[in-house]
Amino acid sequence: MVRFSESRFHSITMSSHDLPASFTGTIDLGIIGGTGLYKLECLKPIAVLPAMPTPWGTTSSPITVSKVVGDADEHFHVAFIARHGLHHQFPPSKVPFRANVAALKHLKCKAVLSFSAVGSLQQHIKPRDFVLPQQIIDRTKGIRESSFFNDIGLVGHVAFGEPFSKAFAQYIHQFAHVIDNPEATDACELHFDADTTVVCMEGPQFSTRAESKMYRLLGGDVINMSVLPEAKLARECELPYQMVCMSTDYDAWRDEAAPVDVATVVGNLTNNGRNANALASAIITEMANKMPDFMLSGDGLKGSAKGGITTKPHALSTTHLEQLKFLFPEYW
Ligand SMILES: CSC[C@H]1O[C@H](OP(=O)(O)O)[C@H](O)[C@@H]1O
Ligand SMILES: Nc1ncnc2[nH]cnc12
Repeated sequence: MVRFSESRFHSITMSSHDLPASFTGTIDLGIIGGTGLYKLECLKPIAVLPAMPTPWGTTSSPITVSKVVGDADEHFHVAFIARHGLHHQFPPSKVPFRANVAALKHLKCKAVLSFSAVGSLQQHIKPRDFVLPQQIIDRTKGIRESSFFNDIGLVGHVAFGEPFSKAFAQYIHQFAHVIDNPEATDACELHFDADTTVVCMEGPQFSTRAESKMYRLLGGDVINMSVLPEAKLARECELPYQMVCMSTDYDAWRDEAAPVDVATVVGNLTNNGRNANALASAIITEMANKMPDFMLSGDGLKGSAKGGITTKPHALSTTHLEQLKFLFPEYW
């Protein structure tokens, strides 16, 4: 049996970047970068952990551990994973979501900030605007493993009525002014309210016009292929989670315009990447200055997964106990 003990992550070898391949300090924030976002300029890498094996497979990329540029104390650390791999080799249905989230939890991140390129389902959300969704509509097709607790012998149910961290979204929203679109007269906006909804489709093909119109009728504001199961898994790990959605296109609902294609998405990635860097820099610099309450307190999620596991403790197998220990050494 493969064992996932601490020691296998702590051997001192050097990575291909001449940075240590292990890290023994504390990690505060986990970041999952999406399409077009493979690193952040405000981070100064200090270690590159090779793609991490977990009980649910291996992460989609090495995990870059960084300090924050300009943080004199150098005490705040960030772990960064590229969702689709460093070469964008994992299509949305095949991203090892469980390994990615499990690794960030195992590293003891206190929250996860995720970035995603999305289509807009609303006229007022322009390409290049950013959105902090607070709700999700699931249009994936059941082919993604979406739980850590869904085996015969390990049953768990966690609340998901409010799938994102409102406190985290509010924290991010204070930096709305840093995003910008120099090529347009209309200001770039960071949209955020309690009902803002992201639709998660399976892909990899984009939606038909009929589907796109249906998502608008359902209340969708933006659409991507990545927020699920990522958000569910973060919740199962008791990790405060917020996705920053970066609009790249108007999807397919506008009859007068051509439906979305990759060229349209790519055309907006440069500006979105610049804004993601500006926003992340503002957020992380402030976090390093003073850790926000939702990270210190756990945002009301502490104990929720433990309480949600309904299988009797004496009935848990060694394998399931090992999996639980990987995520929650404090409980099991
Ligand atoms: C290249 S457009 C479709 C692709 O972009 C988004 O990826 P990510 O969320 O990782 O930025 C979307 O979810 C799709 O996977
Ligand atoms: N229109 C769209 N549909 C799904 N995922 C997307 N990512 C970026 N644009 C998208």
